[in-house]
Amino acid sequence: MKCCDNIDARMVDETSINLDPIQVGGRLTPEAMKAMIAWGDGYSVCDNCRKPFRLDYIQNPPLKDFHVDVAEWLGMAQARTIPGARRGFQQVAGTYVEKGDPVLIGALAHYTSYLSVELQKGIVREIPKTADNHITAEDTANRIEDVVREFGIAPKLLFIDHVDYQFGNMHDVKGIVKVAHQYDVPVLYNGVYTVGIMPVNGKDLGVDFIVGSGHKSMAAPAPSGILATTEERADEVFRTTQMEGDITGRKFGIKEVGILGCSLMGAPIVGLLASFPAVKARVEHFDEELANSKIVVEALRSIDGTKILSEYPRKHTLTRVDTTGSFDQVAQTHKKRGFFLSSALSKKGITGIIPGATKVWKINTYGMTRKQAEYVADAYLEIAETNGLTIN
Ligand SMILES: Cc1ncc(COP(=O)(O)O)c(C=O)c1O
Repeated sequence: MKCCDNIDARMVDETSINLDPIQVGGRLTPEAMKAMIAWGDGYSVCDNCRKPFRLDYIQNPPLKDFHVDVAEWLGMAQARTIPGARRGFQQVAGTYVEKGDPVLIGALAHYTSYLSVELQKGIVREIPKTADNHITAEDTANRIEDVVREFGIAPKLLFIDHVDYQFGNMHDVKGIVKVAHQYDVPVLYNGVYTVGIMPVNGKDLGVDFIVGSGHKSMAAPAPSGILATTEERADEVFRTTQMEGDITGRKFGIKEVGILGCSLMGAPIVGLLASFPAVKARVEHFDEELANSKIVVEALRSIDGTKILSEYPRKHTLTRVDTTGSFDQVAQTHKKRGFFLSSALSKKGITGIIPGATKVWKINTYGMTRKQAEYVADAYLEIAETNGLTIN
């Protein structure tokens, strides 16, 4: 195959049911698909960029209103778009962290949080997870004290995932913020698995920054995302350039330093914008998503030897499952070895499971209809029974 053959064909199509934990919240709405075609050219949204020359002032398409609406929706003062959550981490760490500075990160956090600190030459100290895989306010308080003892200063920043990517567990953000603020430590809320999935209000939570991922959870193309902050922090994290050329004397207006001026200029931002009404509406129905998730999780639990490793009952649709005592037993003697499971699911039109994984794996049921959830639950049960496993 040459480099660009079949570029219009994809393995995961809209007729299959996708369980991939990182993909389900980022599937586009029809509105986003249409908008992306209309605005697909490179710098398309810059057609109508007029003074002041910055993305968040553009009125056609209505990016200015979008920025205001997103901030309000998240209970924050200001918001900007970013090319992926990781760039939000980078922007915040770039504002507060200098060489040798300590930063606290919940031990279940994504690697990109760590890298954003590394880029600043900061030093990461982790808040440990409990035996049941939670990050707690108590452990946060202890670790801040440890950092103060070790560095002589409090951490410059604290990262906490509301729902972590490893277990889909929900962590006590409010409690953690309360502790952190006693030491004046600003808190970055990682909402990659919540913003666009369930209601999030930064004011209620008390956080200083909210980072969301458009392609993970806001029905938008990659790379896209949101960084929102409070009035108090906005001037710091969204500071404008003071730079000028020493020979030319050139100045650069109101461009923001942290994002190098403007962020999303074409398809990603119109995708985010076009899906926003649907995303705002869908977060209000998260209880239905949980109910669908329950159907699948209960089916898996009923297969003898299967364990749910995530907190239970589930508070999120991303769930970690251990089938070492069930499907992996089948894999030991099956002619397809561990691939029998993904292969059987694929025959039933279910994709997104890592091929060959029969020990510990994750699914995300987000976005399924009730009928699809029942279908997936039945599919697992049928595969289990066909392969001689007991259903309890
Ligand atoms: C918990 C968590 N945070 C951050 C990221 C990075 O998100 P993005 O791809 O939007 O930069 C991911 C991506 O998988 C993630 O799971």
